[in-house]
Parts: sequence; C-alpha cells; structure tokens
Amino acid sequence: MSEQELKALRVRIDSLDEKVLELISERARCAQEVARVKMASLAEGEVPVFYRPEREAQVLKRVMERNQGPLGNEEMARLFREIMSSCLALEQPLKVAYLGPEGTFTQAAAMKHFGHAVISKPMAAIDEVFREVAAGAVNFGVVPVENSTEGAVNHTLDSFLEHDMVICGEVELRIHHHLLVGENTKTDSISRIYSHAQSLAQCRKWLDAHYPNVERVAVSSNAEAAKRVKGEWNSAAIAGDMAAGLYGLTRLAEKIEDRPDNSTRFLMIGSQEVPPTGDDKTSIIVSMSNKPGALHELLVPFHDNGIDLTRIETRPSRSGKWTYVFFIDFVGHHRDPLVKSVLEKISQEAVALKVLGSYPKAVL
Ligand SMILES: C=C(O[C@@H]1C=C(C(=O)O)C=C[C@H]1O)C(=O)O
Repeated sequence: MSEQELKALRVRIDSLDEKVLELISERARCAQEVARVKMASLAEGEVPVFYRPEREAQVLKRVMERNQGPLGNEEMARLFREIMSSCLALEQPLKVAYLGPEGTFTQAAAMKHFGHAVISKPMAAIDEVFREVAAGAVNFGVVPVENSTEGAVNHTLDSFLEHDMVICGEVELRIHHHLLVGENTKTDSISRIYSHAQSLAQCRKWLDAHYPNVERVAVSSNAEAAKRVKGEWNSAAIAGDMAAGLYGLTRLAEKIEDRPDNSTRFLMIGSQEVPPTGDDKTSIIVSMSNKPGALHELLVPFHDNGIDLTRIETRPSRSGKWTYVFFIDFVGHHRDPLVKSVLEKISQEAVALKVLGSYPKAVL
C-alpha cells in the first residue's frame, strides 16, 4: 500500500470519527433528556428509576440484529454496552457491589453486564454483597451462581434464603484459568498452588498431570491467590486475566481449565422489579412438604404448560433436618399469563413459594 493511499484512508477515518463523536454526544444528550422526563413524571415521594435493564437488553439485541459486520455481533454489542453505561452514568452513576477483591471473575462479570462507567465496590464475601444491597449502600450486587464444571455456588443459593432480594439480570462468562507466578518465584521449586476451591476443582486434572505432589491451598478468591504469590518465591496461583494484570504476574501455563467450555453464570441482585422483554427468565424458590411424589407434583405444571426449565437445584432448608428447598429457573416472565397460572398451581401444593425475580436472558 502506498503512503498516499494510507494517508487518504486516515483522513477518511478522522472524518468518520468526528461523525461518531458527534453522534455519541447527541445520544448522551438524549439520555440526559430521558433523565429529565423520568424526574418530571414522578409521583410525590416516588424515587426515580434511571437504570432500565429491560430497555438495555432491547438496545443490545437491536444492535446485534442490525449489525452487518465486519465487526462481529458480540464485539459491536460490547461497544454499545459501554456507550450505554456512560450515558446512564450521566443520568445517575450506578453503584455496584461484587464479590472481590479487585480482579475477580465476578468483577469481570459486573463490567460485562453494566459496562465500566459504574462505581464498583469489592466485598470480601458473597453474604456481604447481599448485605450491602439490602442496606441500600449500592444499587446492585453481582454474585456467581453456577459453574458449568463444578455446579452450584452454594453460598449464593443459601444467601437467597436469608435475604429478600430481587434478581434483575444474569451474565455468563467464559472462565479461563492460568498458572501465574511472581517475579520472585523460582519456577522449579513451586511447593504450593493457591486458588479458590472452585478454580482448583476446575483445574483438577491438569494439576494432577503437571503438579501432582504440590500442595493445593484454597483461599477466598483467585485474586487473593494472585496477591499472595506476588511476594512469595515458592508458590504459584491459579487465576484469570484480570488478576494476572492487576498483580503483574507471569503466565507459566495458559488456559489450564479441564473443560474448554468452562463458564460461570452470575446474577445481578437488587430491589428493582424488571418488566418483561419477551425473552426472559424467572427464578423461584419452592419448599414442598416432605412426602413421596412432592418433586413430581412440583414439576408437572411446568411440563403440562410447555414451560422450559433451565435449572433445578436442591439445598437443605433452614427449617428442619432433611427438609429441602428447590431453586428453579425457567423461561418466561412471572407476569406472563401462562407462567402466572403455573405459579398459582404450584403455590397450592407448596409449603412456600418465592419469586426471586424475572429478568432478561443474558444478551452478551
Ligand atoms: C436512556 C435511558 O436510561 C438508561 C440508559 C439507556 C441507554 O443509554 O440507552 C437505556 C436504559 C437506561 O438504563 C432509558 O431509560 O431509555
């Protein structure tokens, strides 16, 4: 390519950037107008709701449907995700608590869902995220709920039994683990590998093959593991990209998870009910009396009405030994007439039924 051709293309890019800049600014001014309208239409004592997940899901879907390339749909949606995040921040910056410390996959999930223009607050434990949201110190919380290799995150499920929380969104994240070392580490004398118990489990086979005799130490998070090895000479950590970057660690081995499709699903928790988008999921908790056929009775109404169950999980209930609660996710919104009638049928048989929330299916 000649110098002249390159120059001409760059002139074109500069002129396109000017247009993109002007359009983004116009969009941001529109969002400010939206905020003004939201404020003006409040009833007395009503609190304004600036963040509208159902609308955001719609915007992202529209972008993906209309995108003609060459950028891929996910990439384009990711760019719009950030534009919306900044526009919303002009209305009101969201405060989001997540399972920390900084550098966790939960932080990456929070950024993927809300974009980067939020005020984010790392918490030391899942229960603390719930408490921070319940106390109203933040608008939303982000917690992991299930992993495709290791299954349910029980701390999260149990926290739903203790707190009244509304689920307002979900996000899925591909989880890639790396074996990380600090600059002081002597790689031939690693005697300890730190990580979160879930991550150690997700890399069990790889560890058995490569470091069979090295002690595996479970710590509170992958980011905490990364932080520890920074100063140690005989240890390594298993953690992801964010933690590696944050603590300046070197990748001794990359993508060491046993299953290449290893993914984690995260939930956004808050107090805001989300209206239907037409492509939603609902999460409920049900406790049934301890009699034969109880689970069957619970599932029949879903089957009879053709409602697609996406997940069912059992946890010991807090109210008695050998009694259980079921966490169920299904496709649909609790305001859909069909879903309403199924929930009514179930509540006639159940000891207790709680709708944790209906929310748009993950777009990204
Ligand atoms: C602009 C709005 O407010 C927020 C910002 C949005 C955006 O930038 O598109 C979408 C939904 C809301 O979270 C709106 O409600 O339409």
